[in-house]
Amino acid sequence: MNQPTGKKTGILIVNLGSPASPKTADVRRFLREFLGDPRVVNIPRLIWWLILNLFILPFRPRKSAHAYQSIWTEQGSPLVVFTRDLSAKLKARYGHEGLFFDYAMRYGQPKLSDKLQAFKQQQVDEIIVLPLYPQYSSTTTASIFDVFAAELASWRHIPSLRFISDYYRQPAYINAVADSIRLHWQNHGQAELLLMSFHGLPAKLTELGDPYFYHSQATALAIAKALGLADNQWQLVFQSRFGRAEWLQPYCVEVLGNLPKQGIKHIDVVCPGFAVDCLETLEEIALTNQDIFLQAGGESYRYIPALNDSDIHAEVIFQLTIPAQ
Ligand SMILES: C=CC1=C(C)c2cc3[nH]c(cc4nc(cc5[nH]c(cc1n2)c(C)c5CCC(=O)O)C(CCC(=O)O)=C4C)c(C)c3C=C
Ligand SMILES: [Fe+2]
Ligand SMILES: [Fe+2]
Repeated sequence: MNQPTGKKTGILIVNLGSPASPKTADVRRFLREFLGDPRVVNIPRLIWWLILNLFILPFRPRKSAHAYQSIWTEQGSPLVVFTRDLSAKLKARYGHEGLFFDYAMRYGQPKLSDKLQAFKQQQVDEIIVLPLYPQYSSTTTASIFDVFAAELASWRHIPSLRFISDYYRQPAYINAVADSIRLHWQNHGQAELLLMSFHGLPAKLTELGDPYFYHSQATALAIAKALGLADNQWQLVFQSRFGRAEWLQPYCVEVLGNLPKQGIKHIDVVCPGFAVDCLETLEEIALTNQDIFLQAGGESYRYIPALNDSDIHAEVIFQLTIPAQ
């Protein structure tokens, strides 16, 4: 393993972030920051500013706050708590006087810039940033890069840097997800179909060069292959459509509504694009979409959790970020 050499490395895992609380005012503050990011919604600023302030921020926060309330825990938002606990596990297992682990959020708290400042105080020689998005997207990964670069722009002494832009091809990640699915099958049995659901994106981003669609396809194929699944035993879908534009297809909710008509009534659902469980998996996939499937005539629907703060996830991340000697 990595022995102390006098060199200091700081490893920062970064996730999307959550509102400070599931109250409407905090959700509004969060959505303003998130949806105001030009990486997330890339249309002319003035037009978007009007749409956001007139049609979205007066209404959406109340609806989203209800959704957040249904998954909020005593410790806070699942996304933040799992990310924090994963970081604590990395620190406990792999940290030493030359290797620091910490976590930050792109929106909300804790801030990426504060954590980079802390590494500066510790006089690290190298900073490794791992966005917790296995598949690269301009809307997520690049947005983290923007904040990372903006913070460093004011530093006099830039240390060595590594920004990990994706990890969907890494065998450690693919095998960890495949193992978690196999374990679920050992405990609960294997359903007729494994649905692999990824967060969606506006479809036009693919034409503009965002590789997320291909990264998602490659991930689903690799997991299906690792599990030895035949083509009719799994399907890839995209969830969480936002707004009226065309998003990546097939849409999760449409597929869920059609499967029972095609005679498929028992499904397992996994979300390999989410490193930790969050609103989009715990509320949308595990609650809302389960209802859609059962209402359409489905009989059993099981959500397979994300890797979260498991030992295996910490090991995957350590392998991805292991610093050069
Ligand atoms: C234009 C809108 C959005 C794009 C593009 C988008 C891409 C995208 N998002 C994730 C991961 C997450 N998104 C989450 C919540 C969330 N996403 C959007 C909109 C877009 N996402 C909204 C408005 C929200 C907030 C909730 C709501 O009002 O519906 C989350 C969960 C955060 C949490 O606190 O739990 C995650 C994670 C990815 C990976 C992605 C592109 C690949
Ligand atoms: Fe999202
Ligand atoms: Fe959603």
